[in-house]
Amino acid sequence: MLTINQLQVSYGNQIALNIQKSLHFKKGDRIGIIGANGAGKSTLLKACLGLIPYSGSIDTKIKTSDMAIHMQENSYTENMAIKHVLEAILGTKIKTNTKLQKLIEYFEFSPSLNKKFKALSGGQKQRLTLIMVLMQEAPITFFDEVTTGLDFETRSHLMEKILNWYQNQDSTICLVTHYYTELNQLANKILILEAGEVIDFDTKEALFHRYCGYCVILVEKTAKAQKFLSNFQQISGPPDKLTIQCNTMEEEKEILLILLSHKLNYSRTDNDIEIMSLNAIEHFKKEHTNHEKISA
Ligand SMILES: Nc1ncnc2c1ncn2[C@@H]1O[C@H](COP(=O)(O)OP(=O)(O)OP(=O)(O)O)[C@@H](O)[C@H]1O
Repeated sequence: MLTINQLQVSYGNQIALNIQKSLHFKKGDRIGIIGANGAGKSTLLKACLGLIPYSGSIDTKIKTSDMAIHMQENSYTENMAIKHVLEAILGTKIKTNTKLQKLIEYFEFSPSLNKKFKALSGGQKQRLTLIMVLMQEAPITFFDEVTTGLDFETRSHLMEKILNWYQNQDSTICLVTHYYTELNQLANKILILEAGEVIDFDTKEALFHRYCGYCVILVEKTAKAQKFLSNFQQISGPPDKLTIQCNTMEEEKEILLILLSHKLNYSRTDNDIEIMSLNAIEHFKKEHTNHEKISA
């Protein structure tokens, strides 16, 4: 439904995005877009929406005016009651629009309708924009850090609402977030960006398998653990843990036997996106350095 090729975006002399690979977003994909501050995530979204000039191509049959976006910051007129803002922007009346009524009810937004924008909490402001975004029923919707700055409970509640809303729909979603729990909840594919380049793009499972193997075991970093696990492959992970990559179930069993017999506490994961992306970026940097050495 959307294919990106050789995409480059510059701001003045700075290249903010340089995508050499071909990226294909399919109908129904739930794509999590991750990367450090300044990696180019918002720039990619803006290019897809035709909001900034770029070179290369973004091929899609969807008109940019039919795409939906929910940005982190959205400002509306401060002095009108929210119900009038909603009606004016959507060009409809709440009283007569059952779809809008359903969304207001779904997001428990009725108590906010008579308030002015400046009187809304962060979570209420995001729900207001969500209602308008979901009214669009767009074939592709971009969410750009919509939960940043909200407390944990509000964030989880909002994500759960988004997740449930889209559960039986085949529209495509691109979610930019710094919260790994949200990616676990919503994304089936992950696009990792770093300094404007694509580190990788694939399903969560394929990426984990590529950079972390069959599973990962995390053990408290003690001299005892280091001694017994020194023969196994260590990868990047939390600074206070030994992060061991198991490449097969047999290897996992072997490690578990050691951990159990020496009473070492551990946890196991086969889907941790943070550990996966950390190792994906390291792998990419190593390949780059090797490539530069060979070319020199
Ligand atoms: N309008 C602009 N003018 C000049 N430089 C810009 C502009 N917008 C973004 N940049 C630069 O382009 C790079 C990518 O920015 P972008 O906002 O896409 O990153 P991001 O991954 O979304 O970051 P964050 O997680 O902080 O939101 C950054 O170095 C940023 O400073």
